[in-house]
Amino acid sequence: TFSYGTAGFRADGSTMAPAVCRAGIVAALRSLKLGGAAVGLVITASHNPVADNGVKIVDADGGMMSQAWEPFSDALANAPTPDALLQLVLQFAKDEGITLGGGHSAQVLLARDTRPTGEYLLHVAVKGISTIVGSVALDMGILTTPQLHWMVRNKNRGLKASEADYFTQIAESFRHLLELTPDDKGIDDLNEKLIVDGANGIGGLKLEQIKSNLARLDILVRNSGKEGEGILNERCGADFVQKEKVLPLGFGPNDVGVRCASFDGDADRLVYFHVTSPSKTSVDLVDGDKILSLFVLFIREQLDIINGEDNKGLLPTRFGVVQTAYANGASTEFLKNLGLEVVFTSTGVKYLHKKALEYDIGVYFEANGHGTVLFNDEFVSRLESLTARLSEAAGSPQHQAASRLVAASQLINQAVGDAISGMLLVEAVLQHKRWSFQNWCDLYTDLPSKQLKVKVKDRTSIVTTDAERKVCQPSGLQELIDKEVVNYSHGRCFVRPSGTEDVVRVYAEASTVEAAESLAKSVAQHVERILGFC
Ligand SMILES: CC(=O)N[C@H]1[C@@H](OP(=O)(O)O)O[C@H](CO)[C@@H](O)[C@@H]1O
Ligand SMILES: [Mg+2]
Repeated sequence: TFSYGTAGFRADGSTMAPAVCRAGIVAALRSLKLGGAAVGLVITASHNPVADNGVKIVDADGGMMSQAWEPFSDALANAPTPDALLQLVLQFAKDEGITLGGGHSAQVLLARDTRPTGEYLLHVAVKGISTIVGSVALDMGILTTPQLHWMVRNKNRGLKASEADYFTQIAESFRHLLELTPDDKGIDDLNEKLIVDGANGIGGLKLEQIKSNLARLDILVRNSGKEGEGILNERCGADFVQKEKVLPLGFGPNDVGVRCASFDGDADRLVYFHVTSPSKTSVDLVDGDKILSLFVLFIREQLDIINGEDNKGLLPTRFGVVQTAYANGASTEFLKNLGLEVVFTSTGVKYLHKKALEYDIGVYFEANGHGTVLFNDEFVSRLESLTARLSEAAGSPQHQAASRLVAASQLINQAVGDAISGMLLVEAVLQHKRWSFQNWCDLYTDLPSKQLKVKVKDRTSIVTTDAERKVCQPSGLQELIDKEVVNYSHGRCFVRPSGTEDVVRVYAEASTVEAAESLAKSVAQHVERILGFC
């Protein structure tokens, strides 16, 4: 049974064809529903093993497909016979007021990552799309997932939308941000050096293509995705580094002291790390929470220059931060101490992104490194006219700060989290602040945490509330969790059913590693007992 879940349909690549074909039908219908606007379809299974594959639909605004269409997508993917499939499509088209065979023609942009089953599955998707009469499928080639999101968004806004345009935009806005670095004295060789773990996926290949156009950065790509260098996501990539907190393959003692970054297989996640000592394989990790905190400090600094600290100046701004329950408690405390509005949503980018859109500037990140900074359209218009007005005083602190925000809004992907553009914003901010990796790492100290997975008979019998931080069903479980938590200093613990695996996830935090482990274990035992271990 296929379920659209948090990240589209995913399974062993050799079993994906029916779901991919049907996702093609959904994508074409979605385009028709939106008056023929371009939508996207990407063949990827992100950080999953190389044998897996998946399919995800990109909505016309460049974001994730509307959640309202997920039940239909599930039903279609699981339709048992061709006739059942046809009936589902006809009924859905009727309910949604979609005219088949008239008016608009559907437009679907397709892309895939580097997986061996990708090419075949892309053809299957095209077949699905072409069942909807008059639809047009445009194969954009092998791309990172965020590149496709960016293209869909730009195309529907009448903006340049090719891959070359994407590269030009990020390289130019990056250069522009660097030119706006205060007292620009250049940087030393060590700080120019950056080693990127490309997870043997598409992100490394794209970075190789663009790196010579990136000013003041000396980038070395490892696990680059080139033939023979290694297997996709195997002991490398952002998911591996964040979860295991050890060096990815290809990194070692010679890298001590150098700033390193890691992408996942389709380059929509980013984490940073440092090799701590020549004799250890453990790393100092900078996860999504700390990337978010760095961006927040930078944006806040620019807003304070423009508005003064009371936010009553030239550009009053609603600035908000969105996290999930997995955000390290130390990061949330750090952000709240800055006086920021921090809100929580359920796990999954589709929830975070939607919430972040409610602000003039909304920053969201999952701890695993997926996130971005969203600048609201109306705010960007205000910002651009302010920058134009201030240009009479070009070079003034306010003009420079406004120009930095304009450049940041052009650099960081507005459609979805993007490892390449996110990494360039990190690099620009570190140079702006003249910060080393260590300065960044020292922003706050992560509370020790532990995650466990519990296999139970039916994970859906857990129902949560309060952005998944409290259990409301089965009754009594939350009380048991609360009773455990009070025994631990800085204790925090929650459980939720995973949206991508058949497990219940347990997350615990406490003031020591041992305490976090013990809290997670006790709560996992309650979950097993109440839900039935399987
Ligand atoms: C704890 C964790 O990392 N959960 C991940 C994981 O979701 P689960 O619903 O927890 O399985 O996959 C999602 C899709 O990639 C990602 O958005 C999310 O952050
Ligand atoms: Mg990914």
